[in-house]
Amino acid sequence: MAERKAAVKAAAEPDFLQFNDLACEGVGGKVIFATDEWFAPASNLLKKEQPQFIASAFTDFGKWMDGWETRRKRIPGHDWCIIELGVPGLIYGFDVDTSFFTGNHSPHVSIQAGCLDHPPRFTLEGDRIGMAASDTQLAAVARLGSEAWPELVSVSELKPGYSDCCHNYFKVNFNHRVTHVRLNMYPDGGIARLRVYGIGQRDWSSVSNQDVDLVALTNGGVCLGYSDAHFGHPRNMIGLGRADNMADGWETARRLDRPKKLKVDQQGILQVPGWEWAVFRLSRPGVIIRIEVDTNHFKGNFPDSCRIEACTLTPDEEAQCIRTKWSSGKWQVLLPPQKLRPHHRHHYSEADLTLSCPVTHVRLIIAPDGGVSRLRLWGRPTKTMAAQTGQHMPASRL
Ligand SMILES: NC(=O)NC(NC(N)=O)C(=O)[O-]
Repeated sequence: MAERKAAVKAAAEPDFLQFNDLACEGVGGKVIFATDEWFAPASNLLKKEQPQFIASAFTDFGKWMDGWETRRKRIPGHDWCIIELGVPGLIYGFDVDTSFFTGNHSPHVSIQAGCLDHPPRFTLEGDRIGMAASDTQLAAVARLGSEAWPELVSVSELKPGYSDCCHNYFKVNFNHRVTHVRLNMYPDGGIARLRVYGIGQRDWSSVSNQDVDLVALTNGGVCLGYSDAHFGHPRNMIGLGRADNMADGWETARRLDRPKKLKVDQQGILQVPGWEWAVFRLSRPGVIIRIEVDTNHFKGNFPDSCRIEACTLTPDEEAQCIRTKWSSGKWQVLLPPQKLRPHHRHHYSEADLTLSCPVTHVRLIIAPDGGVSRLRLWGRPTKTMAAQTGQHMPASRL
C-alpha cells in the first residue's frame, strides 16, 4: 500500500523537482523586499525545512504561521516580495507550497524574474513580524523596475494547504539566467514555501588555472538520476558547506537483498549483491584530480564502501541515458572501491584516481546502502568542451 502511494505520488510530480532549489536560505537565498509581513515574515518562504503547524502558537499579531502571511488587505493593490537567489541560474519550475494555510492561503499568484548585474544593497534584517514596507523601501525597490520583469508564471490559482494538495507546481520555459524573482500574491494571504528549481550558472570568466568543485551546486552541478532517495535526496550532497544533520545528505532505505549472514573480502569490503547509485552532471567538463566523500552524521548507517565512475556524454547521449534511467553504460572507473568509515571525511588524491581525461558526468555508487552527506569533485574545467554542457536540456522523467 505504502509503495503504491509512493508510485502514484512520483507519477504526479514534475521532472523539475530533481533540480536544485536556487532560492533556499541554505544556499544564500534571501528576501530583499516585502510589501507586508503582518502575520509571518517572507523569509520563511526560503527555509530549508518542511513547513510545520503548531496549533497553540500565537504572536502579538495573530496565529503564528510557518510561511509568509500578510494582513487582510483593506487598501488598493496586492502584496508582493522580491527574492535574491542564492545561486543565479536557469529556472525550470516552481513549487508554491501553501502547507497549513487553509482559510488564509493566497488565492492567486504570479511570478516574475529579473537578472540584475548589480544587485541592490538593501536587505531586510531581523524579526519582520508586523512590518509593512516603508516609503523609503518602496522608493528604493521601485528603482529595480520589477513590475516590468518578464512573467514566468502568469496569474494562477493556488490550492489551499491541506496535506494532500498543498503543492502548486509551475513548469517554466525561460532560457535566460535569473538572479531575482518577484512573487506576487493576489490580493493577500499566506504561502508556506517558494521552491525555485533550476541549475546554477556561475560566471566563469574569473576562473583561470584554479581547482574548482566541478559538481558543487553553486558552480552548476546537478543530480540527473538515482536509484533510491528514501530518506534524503542525492542533490543534498552537492550543497554548500558541511551538512547540518542527516536530513542534509543522501540517504537510501536499507536494501532488502542483503544476505542474512554477511561476509567480507580480503580488503574488508562487504560481499553484497546490490548497491545504490546517484548520477551528476558536472558544471563544466573537467579533469577530476581530488575527491572528498563525507559521511558526516551517518554513524550507524554509513555505506560499507563506495566507488565512483565517470564518462563524457553529449547532450543527445545524456538525454538517451535519462530515458533509459541510466541503464546504458559508458562508465569508466574513476575511484576504485573504497572502504568507508562512519561520520568521517574521506579524501582521495590524484594517486587514488584511475582516470585522467576530462569528463562531464559522474556516478557515485555505494554498497550496500546508507548515507553520504557531501561529495566534492575538485578539478580543472577544460575550455574546449565548455560550451557543450551549457546547452544541456533539463532531464525528462528521471
Ligand atoms: N486564524 C487565522 O489564521 N487568522 C488570520 N491569520 C493569522 N495568522 O492569524 C487570517 O485570517 O488571516
